[in-house]
Amino acid sequence: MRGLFISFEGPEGAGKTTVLHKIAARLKEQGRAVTMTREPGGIPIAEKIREVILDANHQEMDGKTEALLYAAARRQHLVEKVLPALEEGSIVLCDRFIDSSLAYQGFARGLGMDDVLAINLFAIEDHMPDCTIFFDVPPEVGLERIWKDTEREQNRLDLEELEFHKRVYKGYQEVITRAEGRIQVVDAQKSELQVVENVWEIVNSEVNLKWNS
Ligand SMILES: Nc1ncnc2c1ncn2[C@@H]1O[C@H](COP(=O)(O)OP(=O)(O)OP(=O)(O)O)[C@@H](O)[C@H]1O
Ligand SMILES: Cc1cn([C@H]2C[C@H](O)[C@@H](COP(=O)(O)O)O2)c(=O)[nH]c1=O
Repeated sequence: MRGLFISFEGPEGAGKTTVLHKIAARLKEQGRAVTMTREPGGIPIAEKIREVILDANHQEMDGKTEALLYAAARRQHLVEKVLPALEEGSIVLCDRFIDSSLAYQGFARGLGMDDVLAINLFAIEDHMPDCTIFFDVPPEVGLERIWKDTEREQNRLDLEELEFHKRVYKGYQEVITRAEGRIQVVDAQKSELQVVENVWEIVNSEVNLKWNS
């Protein structure tokens, strides 16, 4: 049976990566096959594209170039990693996917959500996630968290002005409205423990729906 494709979305510092690892561990404890991955990246070609996009020295990068690079990385990652894992019946937990492009490039960069959706549908065809979890945190709170993290190297997108990050957040609200129920929202201002529990409820229910009904 085909696996389950779940994406994690939200602004910078929302806690997606932290929680994704904890959820993967719980699923593995249940004996489930799990694939953890991220965008941009997850496979060598896409990790190289990630380096180009996020290099803090590449300030001259054009917005459309940025959008196309994200879509190119997404295509390769999808065909090389996500689809084969789903074919094998794995639960794929993906740190960001198409909704990031809609919020960051489509809305915050001002390229237009419809145009960014069009290039991404060319890249992913009809392979949308089965479920998406949005980590809801105000941009100021998320940025504060990543600034406190001394081990994190600030990338080109992290270094955008606060106004950009506010537009990203607004973009996500628009994406959620358009998603017609695919995206479930979690209050990511709660403690890490509480967020893990809330995300677990969603993931567990999706897994049960798929395999136990
Ligand atoms: N619920 C929480 N409350 C407070 N701090 C948290 C919470 N969840 C994660 N953090 C901390 O916030 C920082 C960012 O977390 P994490 O890297 O998981 O976020 P992210 O959403 O993946 O960020 P980005 O997309 O910007 O890489 C880390 O230092 C992490 O320990
Ligand atoms: C997939 C995707 C990502 N982004 C942005 C969002 C973040 O600023 C970085 C990725 O870094 P993270 O630490 O892995 O979250 O890239 C984007 O603008 N558009 C996208 O499609």
